Amino acid sequence: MKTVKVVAAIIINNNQIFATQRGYGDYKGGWEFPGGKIEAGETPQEALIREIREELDLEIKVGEFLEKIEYDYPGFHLSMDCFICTIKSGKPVLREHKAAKWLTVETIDSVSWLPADQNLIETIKKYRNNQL
Ligand SMILES: Nc1nc2c([nH]c(=O)n2[C@H]2C[C@H](O)[C@@H](COP(=O)(O)OP(=O)(O)OP(=O)(O)O)O2)c(=O)[nH]1
Repeated sequence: MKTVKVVAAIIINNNQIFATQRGYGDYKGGWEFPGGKIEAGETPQEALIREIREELDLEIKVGEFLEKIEYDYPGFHLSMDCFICTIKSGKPVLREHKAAKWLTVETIDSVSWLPADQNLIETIKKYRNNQL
């Protein structure tokens, strides 16, 4: 099966986590962390900075690597590197997504996450609880 390499940003600001809703494609309406496919020659960090600029018009600082998610979708295998990020400058502008929300650990289960994100959500809860 084909492997798709993706990077995702867990953007944390004021104790809240930024979630976006997909506006197109197979999983339209599902919630995810902004990011996208790594292009040839890019490091995961470079890809993430580029994707967040393109999708949200936002400058981020890529911090700690949190987890690599491996998940089999019907048509492909997803390998997704997830990084904790902070905002350097700007405010998110939704150029591609349908909606966005700032969530807390308490409200993180209130949206319908993409199938591959279920384990990641549990990791984020542990990460946040350890920080408090
Ligand atoms: N950015 C992101 N993608 C995710 C998450 N969870 C998850 O399963 N994915 C999947 C959905 C897509 O198949 C792929 C992300 O790549 P993408 O955003 O470039 O996908 P796309 O299908 O819109 O790509 P394209 O139209 O640009 O080719 O990873 C997540 O939390 N964040």
